[in-house]
Amino acid sequence: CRRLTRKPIIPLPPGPKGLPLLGSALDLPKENEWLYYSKLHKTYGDIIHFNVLGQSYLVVGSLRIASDLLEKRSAIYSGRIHLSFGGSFDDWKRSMLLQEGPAHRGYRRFAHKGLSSTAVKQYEGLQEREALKTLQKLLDEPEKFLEHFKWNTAATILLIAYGYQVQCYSDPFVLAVRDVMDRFSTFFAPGNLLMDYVPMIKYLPEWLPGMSFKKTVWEFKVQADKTFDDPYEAVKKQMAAGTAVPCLTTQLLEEMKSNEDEAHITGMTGSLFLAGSDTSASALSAFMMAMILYPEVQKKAQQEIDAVVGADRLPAFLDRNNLPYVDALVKEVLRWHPIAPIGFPHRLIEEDHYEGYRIPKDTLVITNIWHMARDEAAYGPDPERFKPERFLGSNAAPFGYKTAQTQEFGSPAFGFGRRLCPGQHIAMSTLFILCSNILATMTVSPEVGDDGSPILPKVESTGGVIV
Ligand code: HEM
Repeated sequence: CRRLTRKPIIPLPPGPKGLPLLGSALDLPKENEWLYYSKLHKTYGDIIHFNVLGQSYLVVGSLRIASDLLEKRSAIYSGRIHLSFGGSFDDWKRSMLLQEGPAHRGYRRFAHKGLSSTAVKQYEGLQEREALKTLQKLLDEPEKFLEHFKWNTAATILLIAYGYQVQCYSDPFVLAVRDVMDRFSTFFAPGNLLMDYVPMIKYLPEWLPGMSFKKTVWEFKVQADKTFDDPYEAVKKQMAAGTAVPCLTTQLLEEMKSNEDEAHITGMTGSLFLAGSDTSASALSAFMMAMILYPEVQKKAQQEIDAVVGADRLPAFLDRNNLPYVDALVKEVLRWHPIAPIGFPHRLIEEDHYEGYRIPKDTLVITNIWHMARDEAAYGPDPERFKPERFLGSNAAPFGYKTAQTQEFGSPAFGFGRRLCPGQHIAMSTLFILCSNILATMTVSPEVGDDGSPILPKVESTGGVIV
């Protein structure tokens, strides 16, 4: 009789069982996790569950499942990981990336004001001018291309958020954000989060062997606070003196209703500055790689620009709709080499059931964007090949399942649901204007060895959240 009334046990999604207590802790790689998860997808399918020291993880490897869970059920799949780093990080939640609940909604509302698809049109003139400066820098010192891209993206976001014009490479705001982002990318790799699973670590002093990371976390917080506060305080001073340049911060401060709003404004603009500086620069470096390895694609894009824009002026935003091959090329850069290959984990805030499986409350959901972007049913055969044609005419990928993201940008590179990247439109504009201007004025080619033969670069990624 008891057997008849007992609730059926709903299984967890398939996945590696790992060791007792440790779970899969020892299997997780420190770098290129997306390749490891892709291997697991081959064995277990597009939804994988495992645990690390009791923390439940779900890895999603298909657009369909990502849309079902992170878009259609976004009300419960939009939490974030609670980072503690052994207690050192508990009080630091200023970044939009880590915010949850009403504070997160406040940040997103403000971000939408400045970065929606309509709002970003006001920055097109500014982006065209910044692109010109970058072209000059590329001509002067081509080997430092990544530096020039980082300068461009940081300068653009500083102008948009704070009306601040960067003057030199050693600009204090740019140096500070560079430092924070370098630390951030290595910090948040899943392998480094293990310390949060050992509660006792919280009570150990930083001078003990093995505890030096606590000092590193503290230094990170000090630097990160500077990137949030310094440019913001500068704008406030300029407003008081009547010299402020109109920008997102001045707009939001003028509309501000309460003191709470002010914390949201600093948090949101600081988050844009942090998240907007290295990301598009990284995508631009993937563009350079693609142009070196696929000269026939480069030539085709240049022919399109020559035919549409001519040789007397540079491509501008008014040409965007008439350059479908360049548009497809930019989408292919984000598909071919997603710069955030596993996004940033979403936290499930209550238990859920999906396709006969139980997904426990507080599961961290990892989106294997890299794997989704290699789905042949969506993007056609030979996914490692750089091929803008995937996004052209009746072939416009994804052929299979469409998420809100893939309908607009072709690939899931900007993430999902309520955590979708708020900088997506500005990033697409940056990529369009820089890629089209570079293609119109120069040819990207490989280094040449002493014997005159080209030295082709290997397609490899650095580790971290943004690669
Ligand atoms: C090619 C460029 C970029 C790519 C591929 C990219 C990708 C992403 C991804 C995958 C996420 C996580 C989404 C999720 O959790 O589902 C994200 C979040 C975020 N991105 Fe971007 N991003 C780019 C550029 C930018 C820019 C230029 C900005 C700012 C102007 C920006 C601001 C942010 C912020 C603030 C978040 C956190 C959103 C939240 O948690 O609510 N990103 N981005």
